[in-house]
Amino acid sequence: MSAAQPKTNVVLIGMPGSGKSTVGVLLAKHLSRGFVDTDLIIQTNHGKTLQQIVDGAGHAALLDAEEAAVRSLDVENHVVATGGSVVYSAAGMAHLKAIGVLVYLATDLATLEARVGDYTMRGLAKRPEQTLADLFAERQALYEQYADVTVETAGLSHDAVCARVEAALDR
Ligand SMILES: Nc1ncnc2c1ncn2[C@@H]1O[C@H](COP(=O)(O)OP(=O)(O)O)[C@@H](O)[C@H]1O
Ligand SMILES: O=C(O)C1=C[C@@H](OP(=O)(O)O)[C@@H](O)[C@H](O)C1
Ligand SMILES: [Mg+2]
Repeated sequence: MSAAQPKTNVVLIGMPGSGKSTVGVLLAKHLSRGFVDTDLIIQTNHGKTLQQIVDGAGHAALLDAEEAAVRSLDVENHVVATGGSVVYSAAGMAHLKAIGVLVYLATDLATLEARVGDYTMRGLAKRPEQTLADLFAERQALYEQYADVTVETAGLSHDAVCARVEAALDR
């Protein structure tokens, strides 16, 4: 893909539980676009769940798989749901920035914990001892750094978040 390609994609970034996958589908329908979830590309590439990749090869292997999946993205007019760990890859983020508008679904920790519940089998890219709170602290600045647009999601339904994203993109 050439670097000159227009930014026709909407790319959702944020913590696990921020709504990238579920709101992303709704947004794609509203905007008449395609939808792709990079977590599913990783699973297709490896024939494994994300948790199986972490259990078998470690969380660094999942980050490598995610970077490869993201860098191979070649879509136009899509909503792209990323995994929460995507912001650890500078190369992956550079590619996403080149092909899309980056929308950060900002969500406070208590809301994330309530939505995600048991995160231990979610295939998170984390060291075994790290909690969701640790990831939140480590990543918040990265999400903010890369975001073109930020939408707060706490207290909003899926549809309301979707509407907020659409409104923010129209500005
Ligand atoms: N705005 C929201 N209000 C209520 N629940 C939500 C909201 N956004 C996401 N969720 C819930 O949180 C969980 C994780 O959502 P998901 O879209 O998979 O997040 P992500 O892809 O960012 O990890 C799901 O159960 C989903 O229904
Ligand atoms: O935040 C993370 O470390 C991850 C979140 C997951 O996606 P969601 O953000 O969609 O839950 C998935 O990409 C991967 O297991 C790593
Ligand atoms: Mg997701």
